[in-house]
Amino acid sequence: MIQAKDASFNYISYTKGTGLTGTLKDFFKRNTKKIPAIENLTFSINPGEVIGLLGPNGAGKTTLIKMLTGILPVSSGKISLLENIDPFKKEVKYLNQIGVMLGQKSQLIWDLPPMDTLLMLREIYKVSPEDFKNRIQYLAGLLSVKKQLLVPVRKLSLGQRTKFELICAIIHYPKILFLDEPTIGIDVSSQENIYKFLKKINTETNMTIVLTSHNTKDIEALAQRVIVISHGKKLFEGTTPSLTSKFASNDILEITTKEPIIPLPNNMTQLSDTKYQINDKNTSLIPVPAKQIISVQQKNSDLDTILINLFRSESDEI
Ligand SMILES: Nc1ncnc2c1ncn2[C@@H]1O[C@H](COP(=O)(O)OP(=O)(O)OP(=O)(O)O)[C@@H](O)[C@H]1O
Repeated sequence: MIQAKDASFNYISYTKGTGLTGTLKDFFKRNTKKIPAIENLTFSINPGEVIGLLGPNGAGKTTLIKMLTGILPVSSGKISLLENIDPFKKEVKYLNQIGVMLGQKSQLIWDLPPMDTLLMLREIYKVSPEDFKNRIQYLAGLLSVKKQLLVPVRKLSLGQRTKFELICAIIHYPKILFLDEPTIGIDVSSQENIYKFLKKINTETNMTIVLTSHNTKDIEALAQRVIVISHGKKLFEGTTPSLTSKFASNDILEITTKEPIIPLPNNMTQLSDTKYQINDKNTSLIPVPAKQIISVQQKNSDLDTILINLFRSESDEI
């Protein structure tokens, strides 16, 4: 359904000479610099899968989404989607089958209500009036934004706008939905609402979902599989539990004490009133008198800690 074979993408940037001589030289011949953003990526995604794309800032996630959606071409290698379609050809039959929500780009028109944008999308995607009506009722109902359908976008909260961006991205019920940072700036209850919504849509329509997020909660709640990239290269591909078991280390101690520890020692993090964490499995490093301790447990690192360590070791190597 989605296949990448040795796919690479290089940005070309221009370096500017200094002074008058530099400017004159640039006028005749500009110096170019190749920035490899994606390097030899190979992976495949099955129909109906929910895939999380993970990576630190600058890893190449947005570039990859842009390549998959046909905004950027491959510099080398191959990307094909659905029935072996090259997304960069931007054929209508392909564009009709994908939905895109890019975190920093809005489809909604600031001074008009979301309904106006949705009506425009109905025309673009040729959704029948009956399907359109049913979908709006259903999707806006699931996301609790029915009452805001006719309110100008500028009067909506960030969470409400994100929910309408999502509805815009799927009003034509695409086969593949690309989401770049879908919960950025969204409160916890709206996040939960969006997770439930996406799970329901994925189950009901078998829509493939490719999502990037720095919020590991998004990944844990939604992704069946993750692809981790760093510096444009693939570090890992597999299920979230397999990522955890491959990279987690039993190096966290959780300590429960009788009373709060004041002042807090440097190597301890407070989790609650009398619960603390030390990022080391060496019990001799616990800086609390034994009579104060109720229990000490060894814990697996969570996904955030695993990713921090993974990305740190990657950048150490470079
Ligand atoms: N238009 C551009 N011109 C030149 N280089 C670019 C351009 N856009 C991105 N890059 C570079 O390509 C690399 C990958 O960037 P990209 O935006 O894909 O990363 P990302 O993983 O989405 O990062 P973030 O999590 O910060 O959004 C970075 O080194 C970035 O500086």
